[in-house]
Amino acid sequence: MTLDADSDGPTESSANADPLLAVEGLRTVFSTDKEEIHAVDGIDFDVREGETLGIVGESGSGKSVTARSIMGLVKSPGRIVDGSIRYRGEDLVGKSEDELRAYRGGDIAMIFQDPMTSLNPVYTVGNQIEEALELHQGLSGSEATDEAASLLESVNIPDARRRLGEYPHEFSGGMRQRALIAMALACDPEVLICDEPTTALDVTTQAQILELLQDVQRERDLGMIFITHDMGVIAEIADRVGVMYAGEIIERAPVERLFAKPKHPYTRGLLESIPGRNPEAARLHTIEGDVPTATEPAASCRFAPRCPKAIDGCDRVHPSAVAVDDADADSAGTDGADDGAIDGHTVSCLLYPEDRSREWRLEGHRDGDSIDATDLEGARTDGGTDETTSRGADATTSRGAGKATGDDASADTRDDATNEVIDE
Ligand SMILES: Nc1ncnc2c1ncn2[C@@H]1O[C@H](COP(=O)(O)OP(=O)(O)OP(=O)(O)O)[C@@H](O)[C@H]1O
Ligand code: NI
Repeated sequence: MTLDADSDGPTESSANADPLLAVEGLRTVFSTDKEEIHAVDGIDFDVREGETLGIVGESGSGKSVTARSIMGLVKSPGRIVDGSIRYRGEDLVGKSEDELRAYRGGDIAMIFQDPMTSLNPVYTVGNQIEEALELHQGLSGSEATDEAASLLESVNIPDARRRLGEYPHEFSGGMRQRALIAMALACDPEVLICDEPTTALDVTTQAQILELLQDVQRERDLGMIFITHDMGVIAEIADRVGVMYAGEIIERAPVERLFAKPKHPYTRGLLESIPGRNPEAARLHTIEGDVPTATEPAASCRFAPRCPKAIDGCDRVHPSAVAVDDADADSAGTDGADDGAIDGHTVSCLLYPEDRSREWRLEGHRDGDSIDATDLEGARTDGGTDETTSRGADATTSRGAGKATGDDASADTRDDATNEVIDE
């Protein structure tokens, strides 16, 4: 659902062709006696070879359920109720457990926050890597052992051959996470999903593991989904970012763009909570309150109760995604190859498009699916522009504006970004 005429136009025309993984309209629900929890509530994204999609959001926003849905690991009382998850064009939703097992760990591998949940304490690390090699690459005997040792070396575990004979508890936390990465690589995956893989580690080890994952990804041209609650980690590792809130992706953009020009009040709040990023704030800024558990279909903005910018209407209209690729003078003409909504910047918030009247926006978002460019023309307001809007979040030209993504912000400009506020 994008508030522009081309929202579901073809992406085939873009230079790097079909995505490895394409998630569309995914909904995953947990049904209990009392209620239905809409853990993942209609999300879209895709991942291409060699790129990292970062998914960021607070606890409870639906990040892990998203990952488990892709892996086919959602168990009763949870189930996928809508949408598709296409791997190289093949929809995984609705496949049998046997069929899914072939993808899981093979084409699509996952690394969890706590390596002990994935490593079996009663087998040696070597046994476990060799088993994966046998299962997914048909290696056995000394061939498997050699390959296991070389995998451990490739994740920078010294004295690899000896350490193959050790048990997981003999490894430190960082070493275990490295072993787990080696195990994932033993499956020779094309997509690697990392769910908070560094959260449990100290800062130095965390940096090393992030670097390792980046190296591994580049070497193998993996499509990576990296899940974290930490915007600092996102800045390190992501190419594109989806910001999740209460089951929805409320903003997405290339990473430089997101840091330079965050649009959603929630994204701005997350960025302000990065220590040292906002020198004027003496204390660490956090957003008051928690992510609500979504127990009803979305009929309003789920962030509204915590939103410093909420307007009349946020409590009764559910926002659609609006394309906000400003055609800024300072960024125009950079990267012409990748047009198309998927590379663009979209935000699901009733404050956008900024150059429309509030009435128009409420109306437009209410039935966002059917809005087209001609409707937009008639509804343009005259006096409503200010500093921020004059750059032109223009929903009518969102496709062409795809060229403005990506390179428009250097690391130096990042620090100013959150000082920019929406002037209502
Ligand atoms: N097995 C389950 N049964 C019922 N509800 C669940 C289950 N698993 C997840 N949920 C609900 O789904 C929502 C999303 O949870 P999820 O674990 O995806 O959040 P998250 O973004 O990964 O959070 P965290 O950062 O804490 O890992 C939450 O409201 C959670 O309570
Ligand atoms: Ni999680």
